Amino acid sequence: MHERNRYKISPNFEELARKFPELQPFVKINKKRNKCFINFRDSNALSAVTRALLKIDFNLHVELPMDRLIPTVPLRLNYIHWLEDLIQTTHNDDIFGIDIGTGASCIYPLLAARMNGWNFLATEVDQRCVHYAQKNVTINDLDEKIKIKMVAAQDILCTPLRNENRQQYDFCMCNPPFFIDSLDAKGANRTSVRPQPKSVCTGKGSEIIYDGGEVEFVKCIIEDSTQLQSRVKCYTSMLGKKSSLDHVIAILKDKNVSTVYYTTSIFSQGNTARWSVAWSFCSDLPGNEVQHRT
Ligand SMILES: C[S@@+](CC[C@H](N)C(=O)[O-])C[C@H]1O[C@@H](n2cnc3c(N)ncnc32)[C@H](O)[C@@H]1O
Repeated sequence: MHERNRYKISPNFEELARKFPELQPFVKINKKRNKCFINFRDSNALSAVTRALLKIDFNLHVELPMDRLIPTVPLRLNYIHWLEDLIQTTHNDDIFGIDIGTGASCIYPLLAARMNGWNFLATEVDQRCVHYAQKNVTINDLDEKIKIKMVAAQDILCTPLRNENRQQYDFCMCNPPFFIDSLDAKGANRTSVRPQPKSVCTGKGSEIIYDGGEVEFVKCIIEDSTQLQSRVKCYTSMLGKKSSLDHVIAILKDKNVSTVYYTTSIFSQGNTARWSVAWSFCSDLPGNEVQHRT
């Protein structure tokens, strides 16, 4: 967990439920340990916790369809704090980022806009996700900061940026569809290096599955980045499997982006670990000193 992550200490669910009554039915008591707990494998409970944390801690009212991915807030917050370190800024209204595959929640842009005043172009391929993402932006009065753009599946970064007037973006971020196929999504390919997550995954189809998995998706971002170069100052992605990191770094080298800087970081929360990778074609990236050169 990032040192600035406010959930380094687990939230007090009993207290949270007092402030957000919809959470009440999901707060259970472990009598032996005299402790409250939530069953994160229950999608209704996960949805209630996510909405409660976003509302109480960030004043964000978010609608989450039950047939789309329900994000966990602490893990998403880690990525934002890591980005803050990378671009060496927190609150700054002049920062413009891109969220590739924002999901129905639109969680990264909403959190970063609310916390840091950052602006976003958020892309999404799924019509239902686009509908909810737009709704979530509007009900939180963030239309001036977050633009939602529907894109086609083969369009990752170059095409979505084609008609945009902005000359340079500070970063792009992505939590890519992570499974290779439906068997992978059901856990058939799960290995001991990636233990079963504690929370339920409600994501469906193209939301979580991409032909070739997350490595192939990030490869597309890398390919687009070689064309876009410094139009985006810092390209980043989260990865769900440790093995993907080596593949992605190999692709970066293979694409001959030898002057690119990369950095890796582990976001972990309970049983869930995530890895991150960043690369840049700009030599003046503020966070360079914390990075490794390829
Ligand atoms: C794992 S989900 C992440 C959702 C959200 N960012 C989060 O962290 O909860 C990946 C998202 O990428 C979207 N997606 C898939 N292909 C895409 C593409 N080519 N461009 C934009 N979004 C895409 C999916 O529909 C899905 O919503």
